[in-house]
Amino acid sequence: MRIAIPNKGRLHDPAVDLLDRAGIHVVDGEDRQLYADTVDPEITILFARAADIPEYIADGAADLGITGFDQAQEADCDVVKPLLDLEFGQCRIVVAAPEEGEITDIQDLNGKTVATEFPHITKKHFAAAGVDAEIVEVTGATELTPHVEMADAIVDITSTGTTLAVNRLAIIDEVLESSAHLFAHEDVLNDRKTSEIDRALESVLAAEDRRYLMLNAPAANLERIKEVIPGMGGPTVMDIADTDQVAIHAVVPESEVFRAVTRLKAEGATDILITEIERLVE
Ligand SMILES: Nc1ncnc2c1ncn2[C@@H]1O[C@H](COP(=O)(O)OP(=O)(O)OP(=O)(O)O)[C@@H](O)[C@H]1O
Ligand SMILES: O=P(O)(O)OC[C@H]1O[C@H](OP(=O)(O)OP(=O)(O)O)[C@H](O)[C@@H]1O
Ligand SMILES: [Mg+2]
Repeated sequence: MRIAIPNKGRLHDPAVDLLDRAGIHVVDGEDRQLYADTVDPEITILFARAADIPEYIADGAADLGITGFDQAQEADCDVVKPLLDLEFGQCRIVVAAPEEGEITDIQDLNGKTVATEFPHITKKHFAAAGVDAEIVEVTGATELTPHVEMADAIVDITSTGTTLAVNRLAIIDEVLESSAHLFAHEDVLNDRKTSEIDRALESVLAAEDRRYLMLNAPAANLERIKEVIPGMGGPTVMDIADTDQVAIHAVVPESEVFRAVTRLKAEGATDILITEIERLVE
């Protein structure tokens, strides 16, 4: 099975890191290579441009791929299906025009020019809004175009908003929200290997925002402690020999750890240990 991942850019490092944490380690990983084997003899990694990955999957050059949801929307290949939101590469595609200019609404762009790296998404969005604008395709530095009279507005990616602000551009409309996803060709959707990979990546994401909590506490307080840490289907409770104490283990959401520890201390808990979880297969 071949998985295409971005060869460079914003999504490269997090994609490699995610596969690694899922146990799909790349072997012989040298810079600037086009493909690599993994520790699993059934899985090969292809390195391609983020924008080309949907096409690689559609053509059958890759079975699975990791790229931005925006790239899949732009490529618009019917046979490429999103399987899993990977929770990195979060950004928005927006329409932006010069601050303090006359264009403050998408309707103002009738008969005007819009520059973008996403012509397909842009065409669709403007058609849905009933606005007839000329679309100029560029391959980068889109934010420059309104300042050199190439375009009246742009459709581009924003995340922190810094690039738009630096180029004195204001958002006038939202087009779509994106994040990196795992995609699959529809022919491999029900393959055993697709499910294995999907589950492995999902287990990393599930573990990311949970913590493993271990503690000792008076057995008499167990019921109240269970209310603090319900765990996943209840905490594991073990008697500690020759004492009135129990050892308790549970998986808790990371966001609740701080509050839980305070309440556990109040219930007489001692030796509280909090550890990260590598993977969590539910
Ligand atoms: N500022 C950002 N914040 C979050 N995600 C982003 C951002 N910019 C791009 N992305 C995501 O990463 C994908 C690839 O963009 P990126 O700029 O990394 O690659 P590229 O333009 O193909 O490569 P390069 O610019 O190196 O030629 C985008 O389609 C989008 O999903
Ligand atoms: O809202 P911000 O946090 O400023 O991010 C937005 C910028 O990030 C991306 O560019 P990137 O840095 O990937 O450079 P590129 O133009 O070379 O792709 C995108 O094309 C925007 O220009
Ligand atoms: Mg880019």
